[in-house]
Amino acid sequence: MSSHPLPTPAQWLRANASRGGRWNRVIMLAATGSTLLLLLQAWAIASVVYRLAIEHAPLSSLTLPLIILPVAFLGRGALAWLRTEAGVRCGLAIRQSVREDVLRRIGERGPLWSQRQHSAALGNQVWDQVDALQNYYADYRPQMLLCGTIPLIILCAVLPVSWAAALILLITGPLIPLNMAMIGWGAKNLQDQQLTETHRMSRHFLDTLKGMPTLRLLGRSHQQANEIYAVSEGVRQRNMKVLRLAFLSSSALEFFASVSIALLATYIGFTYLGQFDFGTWGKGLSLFGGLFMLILSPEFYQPLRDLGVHYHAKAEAEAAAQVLMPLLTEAPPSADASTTTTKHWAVPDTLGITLNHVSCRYPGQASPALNDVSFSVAAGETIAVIGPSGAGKSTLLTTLLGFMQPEQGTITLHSGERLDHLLTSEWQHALSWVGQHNALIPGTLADNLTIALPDDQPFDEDRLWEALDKTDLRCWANQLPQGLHTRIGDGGQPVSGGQARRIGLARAFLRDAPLVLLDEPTASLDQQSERIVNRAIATLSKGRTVIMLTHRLSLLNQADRILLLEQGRVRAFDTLSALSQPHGPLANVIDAAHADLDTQGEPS
Ligand SMILES: Nc1ncnc2c1ncn2[C@@H]1O[C@H](COP(=O)(O)OP(=O)(O)OP(=O)(O)O)[C@@H](O)[C@H]1O
Repeated sequence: MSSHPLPTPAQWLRANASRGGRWNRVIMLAATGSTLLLLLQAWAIASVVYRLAIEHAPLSSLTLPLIILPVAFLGRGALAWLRTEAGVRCGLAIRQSVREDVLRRIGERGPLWSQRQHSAALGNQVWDQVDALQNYYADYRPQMLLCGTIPLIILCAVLPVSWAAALILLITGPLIPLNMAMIGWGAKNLQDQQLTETHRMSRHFLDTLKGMPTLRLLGRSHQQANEIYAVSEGVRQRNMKVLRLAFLSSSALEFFASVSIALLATYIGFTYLGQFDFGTWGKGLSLFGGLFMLILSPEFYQPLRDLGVHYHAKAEAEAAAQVLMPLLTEAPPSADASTTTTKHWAVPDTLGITLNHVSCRYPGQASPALNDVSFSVAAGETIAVIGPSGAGKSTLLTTLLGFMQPEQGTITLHSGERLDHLLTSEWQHALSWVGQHNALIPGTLADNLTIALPDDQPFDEDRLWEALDKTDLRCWANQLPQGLHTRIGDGGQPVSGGQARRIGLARAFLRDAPLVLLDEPTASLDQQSERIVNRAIATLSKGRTVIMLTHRLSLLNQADRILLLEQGRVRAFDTLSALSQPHGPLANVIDAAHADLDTQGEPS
């Protein structure tokens, strides 16, 4: 668990800029090159005008500035393109890298954690929030860096001509970022409100979409349409407020920049009129010098004005960083605390496991979710884990899956290894996991089965059919238009909840791991599907160690022993008949479980 305080969003965004790699340097080089070409361009224009107007020089003597002019013009165009392109690629590289991290962190937290998250919120983190970083890295951050370099280069070019003009630039320049910062403070609040409202709308919309059949049946779809209208109206109003402020801030920026340029022009004009006689190092101001400075002055303020244009990208990225940071910077409870003393652990054929005074705590929680839990499961034994909601059942499974490390106690295999001495990835080779919602990957039935096979095992159609036999899926698979090679799930043949559950079990057969972990494998199935799944579990448990969370009586009957958890502690660990003894300390709990199973069969 990390004890470091979370960085601020701005710090986090800065720290992640290095993910853009060489594109950051390309942006800086292109912008600096463009500024140097601008100096050349200003020099060429001022020279041409001065020599034609004052010295009446023939055109033939102006070859150099006349060549430099179009070259500088085209060069600046090319460098502007390069800068934009590098900005986009920099943003893309950073987004890709952050997105990979987000997905890795979600993976590290395990399937039980993901199931508890709101799918809209997870999707929003993976896509929308990461995408919101694009404009910050592509536009705002490069612009921020250029605000430091371009005005400085221009200032250095103006200073030898007139220190007074350089002073005007130096004093008026900071007015623009100052004004921006003042507006930015107000904008941040509005942006935060707008983002919260947008997230609320996306969650609300997804929930309504999911519940649409139920709402239609209850005749409530009309009411929901009104609610969606109200939520989107809230988003519209917030958007308009942010836009109003954005327009106001850009007008204010233009105003300050125009006033500053006018100030410089006034100084130059009065110097020409002889009213001012200072600030030119005693040399006076030539037409060349005045023109040179006037051409450069808008460019002095331009980076600061552009920064104002991109200011909303900063607010957007900081709000996104606030959502992403907890996931990316807090160590997941699953952090691999392995001391990895065992290299290339060979998965054993059978596996017994002992938990010795194990306590697990979620980050930031006062009380542990598992508290001094000790029990031992023999190789080949089937254990059912029961307990009221919040008892720690899922936490136990998450810990056994290797997605959470105990803060105290040890988990030891009967072959002698300690779990924290194994690499999590190696330990997970010894496991099969079947949850309530088995994810179907986009692809064929065969694709969906073979993902369970270890990497070194070749595709073997007979093995797939064998697994389908054991889960009573052969008939269904035979009826599919292209059999095993039929696309299933999204965009393919529909798969019922029961079939998806059996595909999960077929994967467990194919994986052939010695330890099988099941999370409510029969929850929300009809009786027929439940019978089929129970049969498959009975076959699966032969020769394997099975630990399953369940409240179904039929599955409790299949278990050798039952582990009853309460408030993170082991309350009892015995056979069903022993626990069900009348007057026994757990008789009431078991009776309640019986009633629960027989009536609704839903997990607590
Ligand atoms: N991600 C989490 N962060 C903080 N606390 C958590 C988290 N997940 C679970 N908890 C807490 O840990 C304790 C054990 O939760 P757990 O999910 O293991 O219980 P459970 O027996 O599986 O409950 P249920 O049957 O309702 O799923 C509870 O007090 C719960 O609030």
